[in-house]
Amino acid sequence: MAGAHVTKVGIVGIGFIGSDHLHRLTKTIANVEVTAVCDIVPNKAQKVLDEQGLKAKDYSDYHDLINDPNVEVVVCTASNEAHYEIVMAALKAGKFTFCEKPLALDAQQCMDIINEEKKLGRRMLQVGFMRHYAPEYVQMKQMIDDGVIGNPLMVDERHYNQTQPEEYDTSRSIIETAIHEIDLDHWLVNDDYASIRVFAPKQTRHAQNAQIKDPQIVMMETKTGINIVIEVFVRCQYGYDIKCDVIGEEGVLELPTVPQVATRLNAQYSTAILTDWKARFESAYDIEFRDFIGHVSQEESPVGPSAWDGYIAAVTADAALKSLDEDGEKQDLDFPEAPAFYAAK
Ligand SMILES: NC(=O)C1=CN([C@@H]2O[C@H](COP(=O)(O)OP(=O)(O)OC[C@H]3O[C@@H](n4cnc5c(N)ncnc54)[C@H](O)[C@@H]3O)[C@@H](O)[C@H]2O)C=CC1
Ligand SMILES: O=C1[C@@H](O)[C@H](O)[C@@H](O)[C@H](O)[C@H]1O
Repeated sequence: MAGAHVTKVGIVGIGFIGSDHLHRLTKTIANVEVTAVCDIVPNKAQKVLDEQGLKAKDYSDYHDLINDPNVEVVVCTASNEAHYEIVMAALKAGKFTFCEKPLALDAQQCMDIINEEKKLGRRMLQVGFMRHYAPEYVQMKQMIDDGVIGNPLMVDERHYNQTQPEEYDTSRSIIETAIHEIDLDHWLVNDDYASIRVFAPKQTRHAQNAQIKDPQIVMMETKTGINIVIEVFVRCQYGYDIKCDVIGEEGVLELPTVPQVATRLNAQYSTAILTDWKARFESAYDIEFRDFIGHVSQEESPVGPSAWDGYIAAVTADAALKSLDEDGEKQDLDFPEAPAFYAAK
């Protein structure tokens, strides 16, 4: 009997998550070979290969990686501003592509990507909105769908990072951080957004310059009137903290955190708080890649978050940034039906 097909993957952008996905794809996900890597910073990718004890072709230009016949699938984990050009090139080359969120910098770029993907006649792209795979969110959604708490009325969320560097500016809190909730919430409560407003309350002294707005409060209302509030605070200092309560007519669903051993010591009872997304969503990333590779290795279209999901999130994020610019002015939102090309199968 012939062995399972080994899928040949090339990864573009070997920074924090690129290194993490490199490790995942070579050590955790079965039947994958990472045949090539690329980072725009000289020697960065090779250093990570050496640290992880791996061998792969190390390209300095992502075009060469994409055009390598030994790369069947392109994984884009480069910085946000490079996603558009890398994804467009990968699709033009007709390769299955996984792109970390956000799909691109704005809705127009996402629409260009959609048009490029449509030329291929079927879905070839998945976006890294991994929370759809997190067992705790999947369970919450199932309970909402089953009517366990009655109709959802409000969603109360927190997205806190311990710290971010100075270049992590105001817009990144929306397009890189809040984008997770923006993408997730309409799926969770089965409703489209009708409006969004974002404002900056009292600011942290830990922001590296006065232009940075941190924290921010994002408020969304859905077509049926569900109110969603997301506190986005990317320099909270104390840890990585994700909260999601869905308040319904009959009860509340509360997102669990990753269990940590509790310590009773010196008249104190304490549990640790995680400090980054790697450990907090580790199982979600693993399940996400098993699903993505499982499909594309069979030459099937991926079924996870699509370019259309990336587009809906980008339209909402564009409006969020406009609101922030206009001191929290409400921005109305209206979305077209998903094209048949992206309809859930
Ligand atoms: N799904 C999730 O939870 C997470 C998603 N991300 C996303 O992953 C992406 C990368 O984030 P990080 O790893 O934190 O950033 P990073 O800055 O650590 O890594 C990005 C890497 O891309 C490289 N790069 C930039 N332009 C390039 C180009 N044209 N060609 C080749 N390499 C290029 C940079 O040199 C850098 O090494 C971002 O889009 C971010 O939003 C990041 C962390 C978690
Ligand atoms: O996607 C991620 C990062 O890019 C982003 O910078 C963080 O704020 C998020 O918590 C993390 O999940």
